[in-house]
Amino acid sequence: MFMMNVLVTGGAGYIGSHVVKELLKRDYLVVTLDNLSKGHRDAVTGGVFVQGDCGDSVLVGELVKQYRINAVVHLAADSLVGESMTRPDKYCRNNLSNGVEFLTALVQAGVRQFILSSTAAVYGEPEYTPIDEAHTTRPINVYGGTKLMLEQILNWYEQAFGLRYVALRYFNAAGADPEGNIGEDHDPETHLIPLIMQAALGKRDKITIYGTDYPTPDGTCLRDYIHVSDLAVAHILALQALEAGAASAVYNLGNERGHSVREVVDAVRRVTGQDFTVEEGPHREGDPAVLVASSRKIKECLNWQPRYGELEDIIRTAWAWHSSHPGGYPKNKPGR
Ligand SMILES: NC(=O)c1ccc[n+]([C@@H]2O[C@H](COP(=O)([O-])OP(=O)(O)OC[C@H]3O[C@@H](n4cnc5c(N)ncnc54)[C@H](O)[C@@H]3O)[C@@H](O)[C@H]2O)c1
Ligand SMILES: O=c1ccn([C@@H]2O[C@H](COP(=O)(O)OP(=O)(O)O[C@H]3O[C@H](CO)[C@@H](O)[C@H](O)[C@H]3O)[C@@H](O)[C@H]2O)c(=O)[nH]1
Repeated sequence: MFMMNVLVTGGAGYIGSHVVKELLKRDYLVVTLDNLSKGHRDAVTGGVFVQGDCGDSVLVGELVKQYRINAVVHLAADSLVGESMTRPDKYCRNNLSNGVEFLTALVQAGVRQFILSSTAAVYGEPEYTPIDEAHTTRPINVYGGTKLMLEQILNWYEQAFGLRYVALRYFNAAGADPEGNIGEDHDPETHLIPLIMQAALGKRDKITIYGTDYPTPDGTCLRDYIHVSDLAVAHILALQALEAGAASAVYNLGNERGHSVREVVDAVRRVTGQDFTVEEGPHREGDPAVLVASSRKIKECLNWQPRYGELEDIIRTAWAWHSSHPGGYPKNKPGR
């Protein structure tokens, strides 16, 4: 079978490193392009690694030519909801300006197959739950706004240049590769599960719940946690669909169940057997109360089936990574 050569931006990041690993398992030729602003060289387990920016159109054009790239997975982005509300400039520049430069360089170099890491944050406050892809998109944070705009730009690029795409709207990625060699390591860490892991490891003195008066059963936000390896497999299915000539599409990716912040805290206590201090704090700006996916469309169209449907199983893999790598990856060294 003809195998695609795939350029993965952000492949040294949390989700990207899991996508790269799944691609390598299936013998794709993989070129990772990451500026290491957040990622880790040691998270890239094989293929070609290039340290650079996806907004560098000359570099992108050269890579497409040199490695005969025919498909792209674009994960490179800034992606923190809270930060996006205070630094809209940063999010517009990296997610939008760099994203458009990147797309333009790709179509000029002849690439016509594209997968975008999009997000549940494109929906805003849900009008109904679970959220399907037909739900209105009214983002309430800058981050979600930039991803939605990029989706819309893809639509225009399809009409003008014939670029076929799949936008994968992930809900909350969590967990780590079950083999235990890659996992989540952000600095600073802002995500709920790794922060609780740090508290369980005694690396932080407490965890703060952002808001306890949301209109949810226990007053804390509900999120739909999806295992990062299940997410990674969805990218393979999307690539295969594009390869087979499928039309552009948008898919949600979640486990179709909402877990409150308190439930996540309790589940980590059960899985790790560790206790830690939990305090209650104010809302974090830009946080919707509830985000729960319907993933029916991707199950039906691409035959995607999650392996890790239970929150505790997801947390178990996260704990295996964090407890075996309490300092995360080795620090990036210049010139590597
Ligand atoms: N983590 C989640 O729960 C979640 C949910 C929905 C969507 N997403 C999306 O998935 C993608 C990956 O998220 P993640 O959690 O792995 O984040 P991450 O920060 O771990 O990974 C992003 C990677 O992109 C790199 N990068 C950033 N800007 C770049 C640029 N201009 N050029 C080259 N490399 C650049 C960073 O160095 C990093 O390695 C993002 O697009 C994010 O918006 C994540
Ligand atoms: O110290 C903390 C950190 C988080 N939370 C809450 O925990 C939930 C999950 O937060 P977090 O892990 O930061 O993820 P989200 O802000 O939901 O965002 C993630 O999930 C979104 C999709 O749902 C993606 O778009 C984002 O990129 C990704 O970071 C939210 O309700 C937060 O308010 C706390 O209560 N205390």
